[in-house]
Amino acid sequence: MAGEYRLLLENARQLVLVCGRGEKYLLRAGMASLAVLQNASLVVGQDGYIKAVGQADVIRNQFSGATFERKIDCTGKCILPGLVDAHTHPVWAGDRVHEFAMKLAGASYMEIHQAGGGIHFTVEHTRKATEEELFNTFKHRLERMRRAGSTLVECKSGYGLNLETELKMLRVIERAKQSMDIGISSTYCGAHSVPKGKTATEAADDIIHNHLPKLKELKLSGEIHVNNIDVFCEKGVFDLDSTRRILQAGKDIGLQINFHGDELHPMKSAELGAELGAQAISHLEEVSDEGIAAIARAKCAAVLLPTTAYMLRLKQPQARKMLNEGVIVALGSDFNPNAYCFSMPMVMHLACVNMKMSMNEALAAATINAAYALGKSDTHGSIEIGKQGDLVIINSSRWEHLIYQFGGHQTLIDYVIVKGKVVYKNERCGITSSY
Ligand SMILES: N=CN[C@@H](CCC(=O)O)C(=O)O
Ligand SMILES: [Zn+2]
Repeated sequence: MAGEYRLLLENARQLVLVCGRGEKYLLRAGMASLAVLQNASLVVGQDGYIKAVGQADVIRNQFSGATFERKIDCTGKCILPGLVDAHTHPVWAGDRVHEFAMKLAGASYMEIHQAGGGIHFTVEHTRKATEEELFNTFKHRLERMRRAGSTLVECKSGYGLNLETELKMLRVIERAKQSMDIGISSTYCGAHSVPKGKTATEAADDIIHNHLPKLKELKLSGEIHVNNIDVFCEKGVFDLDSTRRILQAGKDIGLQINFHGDELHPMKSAELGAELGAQAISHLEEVSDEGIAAIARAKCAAVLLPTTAYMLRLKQPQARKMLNEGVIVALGSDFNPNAYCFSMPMVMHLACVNMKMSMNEALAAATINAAYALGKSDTHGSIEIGKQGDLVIINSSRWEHLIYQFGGHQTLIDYVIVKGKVVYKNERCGITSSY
């Protein structure tokens, strides 16, 4: 085949498709056995989309007359889809390392929150920060996520709470969307906490009558395009009724519902999400049996966050029960000042060890199912013709090393590719080694 293409990846030992029949998500049986090719090659077109994937000799013959902007020899290596991080809070100022010390000494998340720390501490610092400062730290964080293999990331606002700062955060996210080679799904999370001096009902009214109409206006003028709406539905934060009102109002202006629920207390958040047609609910450490059945029926993804349970020493989300009952299980890093982790390979490892998922299940949860949680599994989350050329190449002959080597991704990952463009190349790339 003649023609000009952006990228040829040749002769990988393993090429992990994850799935190959246009599946929008995988359930337990599909997650158990992923589609993997041996000795395979892949072609990405000038438009950044995958044009061919298959056996190395077949691709070689098929594209013998073609030219490529770039070729990478993947002999002895593995190619995986770019990882999808379905839950992050990456725009903020002021770290909380002092609170990490308090938690290690026995303070709980809610004790710190109720004493005015936690989210309130970050809100105070984020309100004071300039847009430029927030953009620069955000950019750096996205680069670190990309180096760990993430090519599509959900990014929340939520450390402003007032309209002015929420918009400042959303502008920062929009700027990264426009200027950086990484996929971003943006989430308005103005109901992340009840601002000081307001009740939950007053805060919900402010969001419904002031924040959401402004977001609608900015969408129409093309200034800010938000994808999802989020609420922290939790005892002492937003109750079920305020959560319902905010999420419904967000849905009415075209946002996908994707919210925090059943984290520290059982709130019937999962039942509410199923009722409202939520695309995804995160956390679910305290979900009820009825809630699990409801989200399975509603095809609402459960975004599980192993770093939260680990960091806060909470009970683990019941991943096995959810999988057995037909829930679409996805994973996210929950990167935020409380859980400072950028790495989806480490998240997958924690999901395997602490939540008893298999490595196949963890990879499906961090690719196709995480893409589904963001409403993007048509274009992301697997290696299939017609999908975006978002890829990770690791220097190992078995893909499972990406999960097995806890914290080893920095050495293992050779290349991260977004739309067929190399966005990260490991310095040690080219030096063959066996680890
Ligand atoms: N639980 C609510 N939100 C975050 C934590 C945010 C923070 O503590 O700053 C979470 O998902 O873990
Ligand atoms: Zn969160």
